[in-house]
Amino acid sequence: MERKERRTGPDRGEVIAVLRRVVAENGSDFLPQYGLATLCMLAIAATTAFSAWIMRDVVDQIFVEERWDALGWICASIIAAFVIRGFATYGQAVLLALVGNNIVARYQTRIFDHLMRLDMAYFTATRSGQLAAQIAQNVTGIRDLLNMTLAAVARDAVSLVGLVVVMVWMDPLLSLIALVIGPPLVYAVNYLMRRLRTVTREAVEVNARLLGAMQESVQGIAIIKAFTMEEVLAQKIAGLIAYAENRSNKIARVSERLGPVTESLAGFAIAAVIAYAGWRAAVSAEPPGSVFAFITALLLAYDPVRKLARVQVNVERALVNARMIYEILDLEPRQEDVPGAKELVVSRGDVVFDRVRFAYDGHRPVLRDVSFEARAGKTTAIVGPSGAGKSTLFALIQRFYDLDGGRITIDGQDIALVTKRSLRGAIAYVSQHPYLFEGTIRDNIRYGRPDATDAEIEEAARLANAEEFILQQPQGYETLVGENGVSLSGGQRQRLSIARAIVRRAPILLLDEATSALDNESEAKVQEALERVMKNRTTLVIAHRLSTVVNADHIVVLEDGMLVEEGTHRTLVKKPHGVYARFYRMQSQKAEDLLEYGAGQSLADGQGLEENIEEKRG
Ligand SMILES: Nc1ncnc2c1ncn2[C@@H]1O[C@H](COP(=O)(O)OP(=O)(O)OP(=O)(O)O)[C@@H](O)[C@H]1O
Repeated sequence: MERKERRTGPDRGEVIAVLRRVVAENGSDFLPQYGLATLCMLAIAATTAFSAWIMRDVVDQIFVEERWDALGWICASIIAAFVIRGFATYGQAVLLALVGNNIVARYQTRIFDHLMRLDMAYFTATRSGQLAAQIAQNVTGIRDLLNMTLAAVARDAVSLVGLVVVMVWMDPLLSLIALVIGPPLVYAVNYLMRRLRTVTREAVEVNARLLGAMQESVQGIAIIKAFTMEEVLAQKIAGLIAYAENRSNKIARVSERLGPVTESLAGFAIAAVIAYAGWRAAVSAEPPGSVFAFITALLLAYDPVRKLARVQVNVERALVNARMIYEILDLEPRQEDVPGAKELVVSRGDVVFDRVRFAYDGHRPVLRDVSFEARAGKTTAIVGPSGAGKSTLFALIQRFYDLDGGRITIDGQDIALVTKRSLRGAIAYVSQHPYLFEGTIRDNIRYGRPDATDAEIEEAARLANAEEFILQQPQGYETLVGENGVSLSGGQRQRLSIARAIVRRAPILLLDEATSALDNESEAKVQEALERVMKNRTTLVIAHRLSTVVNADHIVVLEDGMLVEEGTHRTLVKKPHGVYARFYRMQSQKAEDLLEYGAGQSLADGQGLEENIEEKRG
């Protein structure tokens, strides 16, 4: 399905559709709570209407007829009305808050689950900080939408109807005068709502960009400081801040325009009623109770009218938020399992690329008819210059993207036809930049396989040469790592990620060798750990070290998305004009030169493989 293009403002039909959807997806689960909240709101409406109604008896019976016996029941009923109103207000507020919080939690869960299902293409095209900020801003919109709509209908609209009934009952003619303000008010509200739609969306988007940019700046703080980018970034952020402030001011100015409109219209209505009632009192001898009750009802009606007008505006804003949430929830994951997909069964672990073609954008090919076999239990090294498509091969084996042509099989099973879960369960991936999640060292290793026992985790750490440094940490395996935890060195992180791969017990290993040089001792430990994990597994390694390539069982040379050579080190170096042989000669020469000048072992070991291939091409 094509992803929807962003539009600036929803039209009315769409707005109603979103509202319907929010109600359909949530309303029925909270019927008892909403029912009770509605009862509370009806009680508020009834007691409000009653307090206007009783004014006639207060004036006529107590002040005009001086019936002191009525004083008792009138006062008692006023107290009762206000006490009921107090409890009902409390009840509805608490009920709506509880339901609202639950709705927020439900949407957060839904969004997270959905994000986890979305394909890699979505995440490469989306900025993480911005996404998080947008979700945080919008998710409360859905809660507000339901609560505000309910409050508007059950409390304010019913209160208003009750008060209008009292007004008409007490004095139909005065009611007509007062209700004249209705049409201009409705017109003003509609006008403001239209203006608000676009500006609300802009405000959410700019705030998300701003928060996202701030988060990214914090994440990249080392680079910012190293390149003294502080000022440039501060200027960029200042621009966003100014725009966000401008949008918020615009929202305030537009939505607060409602205040003067409602206040002025109400002033006219009340003044007109008082003027006419005053004139009528002067020319007729009617008891004044009804007029007092009418004026009380009119004054009391002002509050629900004001709230109803405002709720329209606020609902409009909440709808924009809700719509943005649904834009995420409606994104179709592009790589669902095919219907009836089987579990991948790995018996040996042979991985075969068969005329694989792929382009990220559907046009510019990144891999062209790539065919090779990574044999079971053996190590296949993939070499090639930067941008040749090595990482893309890895992404495709894990089915992060679907192929444009050809197929990839594991033990004869097309990976496009098996479940993604079983496919990825058969693969352990050790990345060049090991990622540590917020949590303990033990948790981080356990992400390899959630049901791994503590003993298995410790065994994996030993095999990965990680145990020694883990035990030196303040809380050993329970030491917190990740953003706010203990900082680990590059080599230590790599060994933890190797332990994670060992715990996974997967028959296929994808290894993206680190390009950044570690010190010799750390390098040796990582290397030793890798050799252990590679043993008896089908290993595909994006090789950056000459020793890895030389020792590999099979070498695949990629260039510009094409497989240009393959074989073992022995066969490939024998082809005098071959790409690999030239690269190797150059690499060895370089290593010798470097040794002559006393350069470090890791460089002599073959760092800079890609650069050499690039040189060869040049
Ligand atoms: N997510 C993506 N969307 C679009 N194009 C991409 C994406 N990832 C990589 N590419 C492009 O695909 C080509 C191959 O990239 P790939 O990362 O596979 O190369 P590589 O050989 O692994 O390079 P390196 O060694 O520098 O990591 C490059 O031209 C790159 O610009």
